[in-house]
Amino acid sequence: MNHLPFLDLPAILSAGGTVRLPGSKSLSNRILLLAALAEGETEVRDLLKSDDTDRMLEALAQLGIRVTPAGEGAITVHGCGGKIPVKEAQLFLGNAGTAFRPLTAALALAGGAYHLSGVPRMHERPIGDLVDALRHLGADIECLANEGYPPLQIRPAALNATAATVPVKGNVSSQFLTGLLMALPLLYRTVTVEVVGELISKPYIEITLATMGRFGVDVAREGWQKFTVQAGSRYKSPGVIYVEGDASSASYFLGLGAIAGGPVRVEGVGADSVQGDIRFADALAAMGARITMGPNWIEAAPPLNGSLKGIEQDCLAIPDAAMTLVPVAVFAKGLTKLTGIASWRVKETDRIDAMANELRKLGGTVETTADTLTVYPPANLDELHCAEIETYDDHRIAMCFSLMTLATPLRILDPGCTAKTFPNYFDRFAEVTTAVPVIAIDGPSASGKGTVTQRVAEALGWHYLDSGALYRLTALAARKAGVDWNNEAAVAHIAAHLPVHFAGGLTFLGDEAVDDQMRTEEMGIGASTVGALPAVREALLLRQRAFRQAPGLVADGRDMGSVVFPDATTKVFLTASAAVRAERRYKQLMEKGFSAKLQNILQDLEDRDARDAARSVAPLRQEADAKLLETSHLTIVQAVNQVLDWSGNKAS
Ligand SMILES: Nc1ncnc2c1ncn2[C@@H]1O[C@H](COP(=O)(O)OP(=O)(O)OP(=O)(O)O)[C@@H](O)[C@H]1O
Ligand SMILES: Nc1ccn([C@@H]2O[C@H](COP(=O)(O)O)[C@@H](O)[C@H]2O)c(=O)n1
Repeated sequence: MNHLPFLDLPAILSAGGTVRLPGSKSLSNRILLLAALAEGETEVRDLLKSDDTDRMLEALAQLGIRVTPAGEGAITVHGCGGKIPVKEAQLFLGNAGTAFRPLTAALALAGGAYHLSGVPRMHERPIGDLVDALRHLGADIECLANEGYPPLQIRPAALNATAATVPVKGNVSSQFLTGLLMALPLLYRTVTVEVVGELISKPYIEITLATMGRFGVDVAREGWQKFTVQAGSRYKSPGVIYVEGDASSASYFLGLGAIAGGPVRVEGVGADSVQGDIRFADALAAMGARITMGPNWIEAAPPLNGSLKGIEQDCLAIPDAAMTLVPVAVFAKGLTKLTGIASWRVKETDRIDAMANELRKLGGTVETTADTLTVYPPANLDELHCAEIETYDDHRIAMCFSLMTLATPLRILDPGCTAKTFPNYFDRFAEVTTAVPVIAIDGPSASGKGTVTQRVAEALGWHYLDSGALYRLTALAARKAGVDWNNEAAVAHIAAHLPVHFAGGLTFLGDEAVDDQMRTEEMGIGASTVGALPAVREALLLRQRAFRQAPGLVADGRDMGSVVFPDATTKVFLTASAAVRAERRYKQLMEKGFSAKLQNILQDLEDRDARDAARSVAPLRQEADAKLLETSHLTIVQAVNQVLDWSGNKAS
């Protein structure tokens, strides 16, 4: 999964079931750092295994903190009692804000020389407010490229022994306050942090204070303005500590439960959670979703009557989970306006722009300002269409857009980006969703696939895909453009940009109805020539998958069951003897008023089938999981009934 360039998600019909959540990223990285700074050994259970926790673990290892396996996925962190063993290190922290900010604070007070860097996006994410606060305490920190941004060089410094208070701004990221608070016990004296101006994402500070409390440090606070760490505060191992499930990751499944039938239950977070993002469930409830909660689980289902309704939601307290309201809002009645989301602009990517751009690609209507995003749901979900979703190396964009499959199939680019917090996300997603069913009918030329496929689709009231038409259209468009059928790059470009649409039973290339032109035997040969080119097949893949719309799809071609819809619910290999097929094609051409010679048709069919079967990509063959339908002695009706029977679906 991690290295796939894309993942095509089918449209889904519904969602329901239970998901066990991975550990919380916020808790995992806080616990790892505090366990490292504590006296004694801490056994950490249910730790999140992800890119961001890997960055933290790698950094701790470089700093001389021993971490050993403790069985069943648990680890033991051998704490250093506040004395970081390694005094000089170069740390690469990827795009992990929950590692970068707290480590900056802890290392700035640790008396060593540390170089901290990340991926290019991390170097665009501000850290100036934290650096200023640490400098106020006497830390020596240099911003190596741009003032206020990573990479950073920390040098040993005589810390200001008298500063009793330290100001920090909290309106860009609450991680600055978190980092500062977690580092202050390293000073061994009383220091009060004074928050200047507004503090965003307050629930994350609750997580910080609760986690520090588990490690024996109680922070005295006056509202959200002043936080005092007393002299003598020292981190002590709690012995064993469990990481709660990730409440932000829960949002995708709860959102799914609210829009797609449900109920969907998440296990690992619930009413007893310390994570503020469980309040996402309140936003869903405000939209009309039915939410139920136990101490360690939450369940979501759509309203009993009617649909979700749009809301205006202040997202300051749930910045990460709030992103999931964007796809949910598409399925509500009335607009949804998200406010208080300025912080989205300095996250893994500019999330306001990213969410808006990608939703627009699907046909959605979105308005944005500096700190708001408004979703206008379509009057009809059919207005939404398949597209490629850019994920900007941002796990949450990838996960959010999976919910849009309730309206349309889509392609997620770089799906491995979910590894930041939820490495197996798409597997869990598939487990709780029911994809739109597909009947795949493959076979050689003139076997009757198209006829049978069309009739099965009509009988079921499902969509129909004649994939051969796309190859024929590509060959025709190349011919019209004067491009040689063997020029792979040029033909693939044509295939990727085919201006095709279907209307009134006709096929249009641009403005021209081209049914007769593309149905000639010459274009059959052209189709099989361009169809042997891997880049052309790749270019037509998503276009074919886009046909997979509710309530179902019947698709005919050569590789429907093997490549395009490998998860098809029914796979049929439909054939007939070459002589019978040539006879059928001959009659078909005669009925349309074309002239043809039976012998030539037989020869063309055999040549075409041989070429289709011999090609290296998606060759024509009966796959092991496809049922053979030999129609030489069957009527069309018999063939149709057999397919319906195999599919287990009744004609509507
Ligand atoms: N079982 C059958 N008995 C008699 N005629 C049939 C049968 N199935 C299909 N036909 C006829 O055979 C002709 C060819 O069928 P069709 O165009 O559906 O084949 P195809 O496999 O889709 O061909 P191609 O691969 O070239 O698109 C049509 O005129 C159709 O009516
Ligand atoms: N899935 C498919 C469908 C078709 N082709 C190629 O196109 C040719 C024309 O197809 P018809 O079904 O319209 O006859 C066919 O001979 C194949 O070469 C394909 O490769 N994959």
